[in-house]
Amino acid sequence: MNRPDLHSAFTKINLWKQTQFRKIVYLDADVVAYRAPDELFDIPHAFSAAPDIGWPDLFNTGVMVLTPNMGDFYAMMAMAERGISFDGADQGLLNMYFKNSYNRLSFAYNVTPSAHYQYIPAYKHFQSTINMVHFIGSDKPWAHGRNKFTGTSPFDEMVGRWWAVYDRHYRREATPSQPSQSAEPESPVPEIVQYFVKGEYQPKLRYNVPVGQPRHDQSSPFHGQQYQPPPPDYHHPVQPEQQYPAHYDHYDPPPPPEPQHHHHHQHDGEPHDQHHVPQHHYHDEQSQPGSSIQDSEHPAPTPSVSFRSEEETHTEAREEQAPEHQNWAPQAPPSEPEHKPEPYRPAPADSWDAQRQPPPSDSKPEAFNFPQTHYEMSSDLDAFVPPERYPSPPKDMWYEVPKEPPANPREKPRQIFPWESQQPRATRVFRHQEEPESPVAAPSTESHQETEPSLIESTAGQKSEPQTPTTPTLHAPAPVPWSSFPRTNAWDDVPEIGRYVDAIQKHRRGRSQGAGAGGLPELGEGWERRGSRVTDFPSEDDRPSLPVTPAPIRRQSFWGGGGPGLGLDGEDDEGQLPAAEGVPAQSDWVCVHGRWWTPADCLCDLTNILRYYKDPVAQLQKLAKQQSEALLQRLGGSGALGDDVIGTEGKEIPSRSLPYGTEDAKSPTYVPYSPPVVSPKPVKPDSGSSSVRSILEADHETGYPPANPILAPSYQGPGMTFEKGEDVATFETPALPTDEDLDVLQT
Ligand SMILES: O=c1ccn([C@@H]2O[C@H](COP(=O)(O)OP(=O)(O)O[C@H]3O[C@H](CO)[C@@H](O)[C@H](O)[C@H]3O)[C@@H](O)[C@H]2O)c(=O)[nH]1
Ligand SMILES: [Mn+2]
Repeated sequence: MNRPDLHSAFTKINLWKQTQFRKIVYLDADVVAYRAPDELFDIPHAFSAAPDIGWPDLFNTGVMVLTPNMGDFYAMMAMAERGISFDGADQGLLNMYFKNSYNRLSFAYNVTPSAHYQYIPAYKHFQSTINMVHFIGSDKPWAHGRNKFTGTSPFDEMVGRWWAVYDRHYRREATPSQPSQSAEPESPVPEIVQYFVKGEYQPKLRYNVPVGQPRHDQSSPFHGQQYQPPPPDYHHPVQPEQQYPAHYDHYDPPPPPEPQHHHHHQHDGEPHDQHHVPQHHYHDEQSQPGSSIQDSEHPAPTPSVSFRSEEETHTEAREEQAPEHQNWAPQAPPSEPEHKPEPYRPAPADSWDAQRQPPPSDSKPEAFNFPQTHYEMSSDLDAFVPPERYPSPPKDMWYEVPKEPPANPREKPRQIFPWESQQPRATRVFRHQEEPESPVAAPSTESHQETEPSLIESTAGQKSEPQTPTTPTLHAPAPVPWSSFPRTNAWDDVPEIGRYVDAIQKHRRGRSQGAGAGGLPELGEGWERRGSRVTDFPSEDDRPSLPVTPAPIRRQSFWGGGGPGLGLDGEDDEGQLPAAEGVPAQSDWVCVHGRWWTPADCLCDLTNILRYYKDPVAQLQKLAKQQSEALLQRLGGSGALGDDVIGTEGKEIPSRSLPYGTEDAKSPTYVPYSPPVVSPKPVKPDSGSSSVRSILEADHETGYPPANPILAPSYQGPGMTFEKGEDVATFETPALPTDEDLDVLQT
């Protein structure tokens, strides 16, 4: 606010420390009371104040009713030390501290003058109710003298009330008087008040005490001090370092001026301020030339106190007209006389050459506005006394959890985004969202649960001991007619494509010398290429990407039954979750090589065999044999096929070394892994292509594949991992599901 005079306003915080009082009614020093507001002491609230006229949401801190307590005191001290105040003074701080808890007093307890257009009618209407008037701002009544506001405006009237109070207590007799020798001394008037009231200070007349003599006026702040000439009127231009005459009893007079007899006789047109030495004139309207104790013609030895002649007073008065509203604010120093040697003046800021000149005098310091915090080690030897109470926390800083759940949790949330209106219907439904009329209701799983345990189910904890893996487990409970899968592509018969592919193949063959690196496989002996259908032979990249997340499998909760929302309600609540559209039913998935495959993938492999082997059946038999042998090898068998061997081992745990100490540890979600490749029954050589057909042609009644298909999803053989030139199935230890897989599976 550019009001350095408010530097001590933070001392108002000390009010809260005055706990010897039950209640304090605080008034600013610029408040004049029209009547004694005693009733304020009866306010029960801890803190009351009246609205501020500048911003009525705020309260003005010139009139406050408060209950002292150390908790508020310490809290506000902490804020003050951290510089928390939006106006840099107490009003900003107190408004932040009592923001939500102050009790509003009537404006009649803190009427602040205003020029607002509504103010005058309101003033006229309410003036009889005014309890106290507060002269906010720098226009204090005492800054202007008693003759300044003598009109009839509200402000004039209020200023008049102030002067009435002043005169009752502080007005001095107009005529100089000798110190009373009578038995009843007149009540002394503390002159310090007059000193700060413009036009009221008359030092020399009341106390006829020679300079340098001790004073004996008990009421005077100068009591017992050596009498010193008082400082100039406070409204006199002062140097910045003199602007807070806080220690007026230690006031050091300015250096004595040179004897300046010529000063009062400037009739020669000489500049007034020639040979200017700081002069301090004590303007006394009542003083009569020649009647003062120190005549200007006979200057006192030291210090010199001179009184102005009438003529000079007028001159001075003219000079003083500009600083009409001067208060204690810093003033610019008197302008330098012209003839004085020019002090060095650096270049103005805009043309400053930093390499040659010092910074311009009017430049601001760098980082001028940086906040400054000064820390000091505490030298306080007293033990810390905690405050009686700390400020209560703000009342609205937590989230109130609704006591009642929302009326209908299944209710669709309110639409927020525009596209929600055309939202496609979700096809994957979770247990507790299931709607009876859901078109994607879970297919019944009764049948295949009663038959063999599927590999998937074997991971469900309940059936963690896999049954004898005797048969290929190509469950296909979903009534998907396998024959409906297309085996050709629409573009297979487009001759242009055929020619194009041929050309590419020739080109590649020429380049890669049949290495097959990235190219299409050469069809060597034993292969019959049926046209140039590139799609007959999908490469890894060409194959449609597999859905990677099978539908969630049902598993028993680790905690024994799930809570609501988990969809794991325990044993009785059977039923599979419906799968999303386009994703095969969960029982159709098989895990091979740690990846999940669908029957369609298997079929794709099988189709390849049928297409590219001259004798697919023989090839299938060969593969089956290889796999059997591989399995037997793995089981430690001799390689002979036999039912006695099959099934002795159900668990397949990779022979990987586990970290030390974890050998026996099992995760609660651990599920023994069952190898996907189970022992296929040897295909009878004469069964021929009918066996193959039996795989491919589903039972038309049930939609299921034949109960005992020959071929497992034999991904050990040519298939998804097929590479050209590879016709021997290599056994691969299936890896345990990775953590990521488990995460997916457990969700
Ligand atoms: O050197 C000083 C200056 C101020 N005060 C006290 O502090 C009060 C506030 O100063 P004042 O000049 O009255 O301020 P206002 O012009 O009234 O300014 C407003 O802003 C101030 C700072 O926030 C608040 O203290 C006031 O209540 C509010 O009315 C004064 O009344 C005095 O009681 C001193 O004691 N010594
Ligand atoms: Mn004030």
